[in-house]
Amino acid sequence: MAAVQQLEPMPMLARPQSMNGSSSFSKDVEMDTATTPPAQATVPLCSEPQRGDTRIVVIMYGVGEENIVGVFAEVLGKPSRLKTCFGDVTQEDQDWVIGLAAESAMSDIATRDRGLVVSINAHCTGLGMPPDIYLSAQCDYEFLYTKAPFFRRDLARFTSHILGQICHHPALITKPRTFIISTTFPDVHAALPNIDILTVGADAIEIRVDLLKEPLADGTFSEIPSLSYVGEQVMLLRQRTELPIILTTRCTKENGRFPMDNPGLYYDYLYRALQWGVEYIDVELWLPEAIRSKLFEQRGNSRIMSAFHDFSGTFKWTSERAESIFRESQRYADCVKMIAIINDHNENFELEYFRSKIKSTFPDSVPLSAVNMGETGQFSRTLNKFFTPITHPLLPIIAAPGQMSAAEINQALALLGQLPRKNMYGITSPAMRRGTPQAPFYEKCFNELGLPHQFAVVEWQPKGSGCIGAWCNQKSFGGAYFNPAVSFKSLAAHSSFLASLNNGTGPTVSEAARLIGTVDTIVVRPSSSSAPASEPASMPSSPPRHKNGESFSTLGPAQSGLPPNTSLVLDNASWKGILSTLTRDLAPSAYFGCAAVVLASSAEDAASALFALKALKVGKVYTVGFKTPPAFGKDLLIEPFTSLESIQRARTVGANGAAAASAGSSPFLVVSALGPEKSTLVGMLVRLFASRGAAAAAASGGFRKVFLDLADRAGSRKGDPGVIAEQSGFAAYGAADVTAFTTVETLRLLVGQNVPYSFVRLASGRTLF
Ligand SMILES: O=C1C[C@@](O)(C(=O)O)C[C@@H](O)[C@@H]1O
Repeated sequence: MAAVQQLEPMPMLARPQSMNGSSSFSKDVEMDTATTPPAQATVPLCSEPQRGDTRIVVIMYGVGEENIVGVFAEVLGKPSRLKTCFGDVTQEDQDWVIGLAAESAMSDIATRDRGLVVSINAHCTGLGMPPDIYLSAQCDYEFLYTKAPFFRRDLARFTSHILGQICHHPALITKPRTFIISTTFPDVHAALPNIDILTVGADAIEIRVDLLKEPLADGTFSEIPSLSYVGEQVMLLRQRTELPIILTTRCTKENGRFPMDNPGLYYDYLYRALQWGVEYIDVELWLPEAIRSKLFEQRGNSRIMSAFHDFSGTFKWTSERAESIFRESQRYADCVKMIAIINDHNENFELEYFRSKIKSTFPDSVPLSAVNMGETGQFSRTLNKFFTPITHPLLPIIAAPGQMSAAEINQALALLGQLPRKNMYGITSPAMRRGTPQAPFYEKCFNELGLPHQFAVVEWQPKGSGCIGAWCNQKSFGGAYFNPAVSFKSLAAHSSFLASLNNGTGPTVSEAARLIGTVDTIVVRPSSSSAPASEPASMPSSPPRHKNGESFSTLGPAQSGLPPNTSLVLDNASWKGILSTLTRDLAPSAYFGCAAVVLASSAEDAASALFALKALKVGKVYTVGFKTPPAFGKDLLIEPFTSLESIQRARTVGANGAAAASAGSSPFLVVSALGPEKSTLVGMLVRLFASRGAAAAAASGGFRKVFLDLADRAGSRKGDPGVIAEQSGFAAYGAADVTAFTTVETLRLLVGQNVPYSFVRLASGRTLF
């Protein structure tokens, strides 16, 4: 038994032309339907990739910077070519990324066909700041970058966002609780060394532009930071964090430093932030309607947070005015923020009444983030659920009186009985347990987040004290992950407790876990609201005692059973880990329609990767070593390699059956789930699918194909297919990347908290930066 780990007439940003939704996955899984549990689609925590804006991407580049065009093209998965001016770009360039020298693009950028092209001014800050002001004003978007180091991840994120391929907002508004870290640095450089730890628990990061201090040559600071300085600061921040950025220009009347005599100034900064691809801009309600509506119209794939602060001390949540402020705010916003100074603790309850009234009066309205300031208002900061602004001890100052950290809010919630202590488990096999000392990592996360939960690594046994029922069927069960993942059929077969759920039909299983066939996470959820609280559909009110589940876990007795108002969802987080790894340095469109090879010794080993490839709308999958479950065949074109001839054909034929688009060998992506003992075979196939020679690479626009190795190769790099892949011109990713991204997803599922990928890597002993 495992030991317990105790834890305490301005230019317009055109809207995307097409925003096609992705088709949902088939539910037709190859399994015994009699034992198929009810499927419940889980809330998407990271929205699935979309096709987004399909206009021709035109990159304007500075002197000597034409290489950036190829990098954009590679990130988007398209070839590139250079032209002279916008007038030269035609429908025939649809599948290309076009580069125009900034100098010559100026001639006709103002008269470009905005329905045909999306124009991006790519400016290397090393060439001097600001970029050409005419191009900045005229372009749709502006990408500021540094050459050394160059952050491809930043470029992938920028393009995925502006083209609408990845959008965070839908997932954020459905997450039960979200936090925004309000940074207050005069210079973002100071934040960078601690950014991983600063952002633990945050779902978005706010840059307070009015608090930035731009040094001047005479040793003083400019009254307000220039656009040029702000641009570089935003670039720096985005290079180092995956979090959506909220850009704020807080005015002097609302506890900020931006002067109020010229509202046009706010427009200039906020519009430029949209061009920089910032995910959210904070637009104060006092700004003239013309400015607010214009920004709303021009926001493209960014989102607007309307902001209202009242420091007078006379604001009343119960007043008519409060409601009319909300009504006005939501007109030009995707979310509304209302914040006031109060004098009496009871006003926190008035705010709660206001919150519920808004919900019932405007049921379809945008989400509201509303808190009170000062110590008296702190209670409201624990009750607000959407985008609660937080601070961190490592920040130089708090952004507003009474601000609390994520840890303080969680501790307060725990004290108030709103965040009860739960027992969480890492359920593992003896072999994996030795290899992955996960308990200290979870301990670190829970500590950092001020969560009261306890965590233990335990070993799964089909019967007795190590059986699933022993861990799950307890009052304070808070969820578990499995490492390695287990087949849910075998889970259900071995656990009379799981089989008894949902009135004997078995546990609820997410769509991903159902299709993939394996479970790596058990999530505890409140029962669906449709079920009466006293009579939950999923759980008998007094759980039956199971002959092999009556045991004590290492975290306490299991006798009390799951509370009646909760249900268990069996889920799979690993496919999201694969998806995040593949889209870290490339936009999703790099994979749309491409051909991939998946190597595995069983369908079970390949399934998470196949699910991720479906989400990425891959065109064709060649398989080696396993038989694909029929359900995957519905949305993916699958072809098993049966002979050398079939491999040879795949090397020369594109995903759609036409001759491969480039002289390089199709397919574009190779994913291997084969163990270290099959390294030689994997290495051989990787070589086979490498782009053939410099000429081929040049013809394919210098494309780097992608290799993902899902095998854990603990230490030994001998015969490592990842190394062979890199030598053969692939961008290679390994199990450590997938594990870290999967852990991020697991933490979101288990404790609803966002822990950055870089923190996970850091905590496991490796830094990425
Ligand atoms: O609007 C807000 C909320 C805030 O004022 C607070 O009260 O926590 C802090 C600001 O940085 C942020 O822009």
